[in-house]
Amino acid sequence: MADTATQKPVPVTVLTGYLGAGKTTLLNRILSESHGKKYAVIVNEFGEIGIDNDLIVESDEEIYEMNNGCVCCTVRGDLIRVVEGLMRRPGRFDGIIVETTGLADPVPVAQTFFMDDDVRSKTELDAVVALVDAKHLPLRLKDSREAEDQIAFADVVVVNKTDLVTPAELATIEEIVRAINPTARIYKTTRSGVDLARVLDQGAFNLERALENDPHFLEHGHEDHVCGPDCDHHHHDHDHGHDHGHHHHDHGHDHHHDHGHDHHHHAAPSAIHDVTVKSISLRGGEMNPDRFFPWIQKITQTQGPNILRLKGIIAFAGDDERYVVQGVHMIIEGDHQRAWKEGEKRESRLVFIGRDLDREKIEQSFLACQANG
Ligand SMILES: Nc1nc2c(ncn2[C@@H]2O[C@H](COP(=O)(O)OP(=O)(O)OP(=O)(O)O)[C@@H](O)[C@H]2O)c(=O)[nH]1
Repeated sequence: MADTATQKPVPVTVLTGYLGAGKTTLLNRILSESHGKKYAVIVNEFGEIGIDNDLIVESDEEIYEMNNGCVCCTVRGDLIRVVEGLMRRPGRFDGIIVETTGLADPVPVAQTFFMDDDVRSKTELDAVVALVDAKHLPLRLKDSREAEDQIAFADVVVVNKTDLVTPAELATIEEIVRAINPTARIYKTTRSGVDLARVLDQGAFNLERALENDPHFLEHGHEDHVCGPDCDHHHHDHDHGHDHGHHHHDHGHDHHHDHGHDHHHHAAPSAIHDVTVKSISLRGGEMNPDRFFPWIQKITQTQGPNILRLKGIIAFAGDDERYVVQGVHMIIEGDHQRAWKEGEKRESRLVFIGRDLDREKIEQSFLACQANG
């Protein structure tokens, strides 16, 4: 029997990056490519109906889902429990990959691997890998501090979607990333096509740098951060003595970069906690493609700026295969994924994540695309 005390700590890779940056695309590559290693995957998603899990390729890996809530607080206990469960089976995994929601702050996720003694002794945070959407980064830096924090905290930054920008734009993006995070290794990719040897088993997480950024990094119960909008953090009775109304988000990202952006670090609290981002989860029956496609085109054209992310699995009447539709702002793509399985409910699910979205109107018009509607 394996002696757990002498087991090498299991490396943990944390995938971060804003909504739609390419995390799942990278995860799918990790799960599909033959590297002879076995990974346990932990995903945390935003939105009421679990779609992310359906977008991950089918593989032999074990996937643990943590729905509803952000890894940063309420789910942190879950994360510890899942990791502890995995650790009870030494030798089964070569590594653990945690995909965080695009709205999560990666700091508390990383902290988890230092907070709990048991987890700490058996795992080793290997690297925090941030995916960046090259096309939308400038926009993100204006409206979301999470996007910036994710880059600031990363050991490896993958600047993805280079196909959507010009070489000059890409060079600017790289400069911006460099200014936010002077030490990260940066790779430029399309379809998250980074060499996996540059992402996994890096031994890159730098505790010293984390402590430099945040002297309280290792302190238990340090939860002074901004949660994702689905997070019920505020409803909990934390006793760590700071006023949640002021989300001053002072976990130490005091990276003094001056790349000339309109930063909102310590601006008015309302600008910091992005409570304006909401998700709308829709469910319907089989859809008529002649109604659905014009509808989704129109909605992404007219509401595009407010749609941070959309993803869905659509059942088209008379179609044997599931159709996956995905979007970030006005860029939308869709493809057949796989055949519907025996006994699988042929329903259509669609999630919008964004600002100022009119749920009722969107829902009604979505349901009007149903084949029998
Ligand atoms: N044009 C282009 N699209 C890409 C690229 N990489 C990923 N995408 C597409 O961008 C969308 C989002 O990719 P995902 O990998 O699902 O992004 P994510 O970060 O996991 O998204 P969330 O889980 O919602 O935060 C999908 O439609 C991808 O097919 C790329 O390099 N270029």
